[in-house]
Amino acid sequence: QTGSANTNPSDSADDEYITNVSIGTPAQVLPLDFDTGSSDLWVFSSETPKSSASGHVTYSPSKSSTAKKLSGASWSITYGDHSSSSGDVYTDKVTVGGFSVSSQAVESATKVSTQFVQDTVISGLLGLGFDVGNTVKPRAQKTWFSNAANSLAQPLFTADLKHQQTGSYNFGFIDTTLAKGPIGYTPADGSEGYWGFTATGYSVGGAKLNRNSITGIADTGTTLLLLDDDVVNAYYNNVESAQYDDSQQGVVFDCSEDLPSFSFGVGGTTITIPGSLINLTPVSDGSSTCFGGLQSSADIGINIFGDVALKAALVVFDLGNERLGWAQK
Ligand SMILES: Cc1ccc(-c2noc([C@H]3C[C@@H](O)CN3)n2)cc1F
Repeated sequence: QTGSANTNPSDSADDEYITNVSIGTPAQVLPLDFDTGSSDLWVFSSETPKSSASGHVTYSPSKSSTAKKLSGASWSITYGDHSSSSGDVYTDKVTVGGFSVSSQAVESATKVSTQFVQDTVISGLLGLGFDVGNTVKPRAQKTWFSNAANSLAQPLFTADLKHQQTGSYNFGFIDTTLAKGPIGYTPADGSEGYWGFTATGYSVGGAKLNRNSITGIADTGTTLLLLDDDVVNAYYNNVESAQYDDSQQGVVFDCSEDLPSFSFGVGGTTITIPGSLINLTPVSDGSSTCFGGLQSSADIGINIFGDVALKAALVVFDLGNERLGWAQK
């Protein structure tokens, strides 16, 4: 068995990717943010304060004949940008891309932080990280993919995120036609809950890869490519107008710049992010100053290969072999 779901950028800056998920009987369809950097499936619900839920599609367990309260269970999560949510837990049927898990922990939000309240295009997150990262207490719950893995043709999923176009999350199979190059595989470290890996080197503007390894995570829930300052500086030293903008909290440059590409080695292959994908968006509507898709990870303490990097590749999240595959697109 397999599953295949379309995913769409939430806005003109590809800030997030939205994937529709069916929950309950009859199906309640919610737009969720699939996040390989976390391991909770949580939703805006009938239990979310009305003022917070305004404008969001919500899940009502009371309207689902297959919903069951997970007695005594609660959850609470904080994301990299300090946004947070918490609540209680139901189990219900959850279908993604035509594949159903009959009893999935659906975490219902009784509290959500302002970032989520304001982000009305999504109704929650579907974590695709490792189960060890799940926050439900007193007993951690499995992710949707973990519950599905043993019934899928292969215990893996792929992410094919695109700039301003519809992409896909495929479960249980690899559609190699989505890639232009071979898939390079490298071990994945799931011990912290996310998909950790090491790139073997990098280069700017098509130069030869150096041998400076970069250890980080493959995170569909993060918009940017966040790397060490020395890498970020090596890149923007090639961009005449680049400068750090305090108010924007990042490097900005003239939108007219012809940005160099950024490449990294992984699993014996090279992934090249075209410069165009590193020009993320004008800092404000109509501005001729643009915000960089590559920024510093110094304040986070971990390197994050977010959507800016993932958009250049077909990425295989192979749970069965605890490995990540990257193929140029
Ligand atoms: C409003 C909002 C805030 C944060 C996030 C969010 N989702 O995934 C992540 C990254 C960071 C790390 O926590 C795990 N993956 N961040 C989504 C939102 F819609």
